[in-house]
Amino acid sequence: MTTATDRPATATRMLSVRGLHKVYESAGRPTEAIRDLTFDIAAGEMVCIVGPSGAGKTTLLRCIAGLLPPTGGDISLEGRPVAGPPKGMAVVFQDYARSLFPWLTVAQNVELPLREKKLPKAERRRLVERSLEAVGLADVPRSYPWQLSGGMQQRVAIARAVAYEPHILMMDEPFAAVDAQTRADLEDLVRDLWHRLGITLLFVTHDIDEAIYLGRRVLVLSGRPTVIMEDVAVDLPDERDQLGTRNLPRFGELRTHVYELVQKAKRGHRPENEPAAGASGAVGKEFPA
Ligand SMILES: Nc1ncnc2c1ncn2[C@@H]1O[C@H](COP(=O)(O)OP(=O)(O)OP(=O)(O)O)[C@@H](O)[C@H]1O
Repeated sequence: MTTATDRPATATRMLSVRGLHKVYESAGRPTEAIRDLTFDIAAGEMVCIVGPSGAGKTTLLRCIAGLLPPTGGDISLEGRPVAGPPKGMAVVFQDYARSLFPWLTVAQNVELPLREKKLPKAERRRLVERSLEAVGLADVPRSYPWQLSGGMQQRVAIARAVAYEPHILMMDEPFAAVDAQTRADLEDLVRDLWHRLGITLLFVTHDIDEAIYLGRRVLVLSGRPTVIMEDVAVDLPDERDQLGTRNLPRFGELRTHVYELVQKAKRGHRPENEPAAGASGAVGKEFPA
């Protein structure tokens, strides 16, 4: 039986989250957003996170990105504790319109973090050209973001993250604001980049189908205060395509399983209150090799 916790012993650990706890204090009232999250992500993995609204997905990403101090627990990236924005990380947010600078061209937007990295001009130009090429925007470097469609703007944001050559790329509901067809194209773009660049990817989404289509694992979160409901192994073939993969019987089984977990989470079920259910990720039968 394939389970999400069956990691190859040799896999290098990229991200380690141990006992993460986060309580917000606002107007003297504490809000316990995250109770206890513990998981690892190996180098080169693609992991998706789903959970009910308000489960603390953005809070988790912000803690990992060093933008928010945890109340308790430890986060380390490539073996080093995260105490501020780590160097080898890039983040793509949902709101591309606010993450791009409207007064800068596409190429200048992509180049900006490379300037902050203090890379020489020739190297910056090479990385900008290569990443725009990779996202299919090689022909619009001198356009301004507001001259592009929403999907194209999100491609610029992805190109900017990729040009930075991160070891880990985190995406927080990056396709929530684009139409369904563009979304499918961007999903395939992300999988293609992940394959070609060998980066580690952590992807937050509300869309269960998207999580299964993209991920090798899906971490399903409980409602607040958050713990992990289940770490689901996506034992689908690595070659994926929008029609074939989504029509596989195994895709349907995984979708049903994750959907039921999220529904249970919404109804307030928590793993600590459930009878022991066997190994995490033990979803139906194993996919035939
Ligand atoms: N700055 C803050 N101050 C107080 N409470 C906060 C703050 N930010 C988030 N919260 C609370 O923490 C909980 C988790 O919020 P978070 O935005 O991380 O959830 P989410 O899973 O990303 O939500 P969604 O799926 O709706 O985007 C929510 O109850 C939210 O109201």
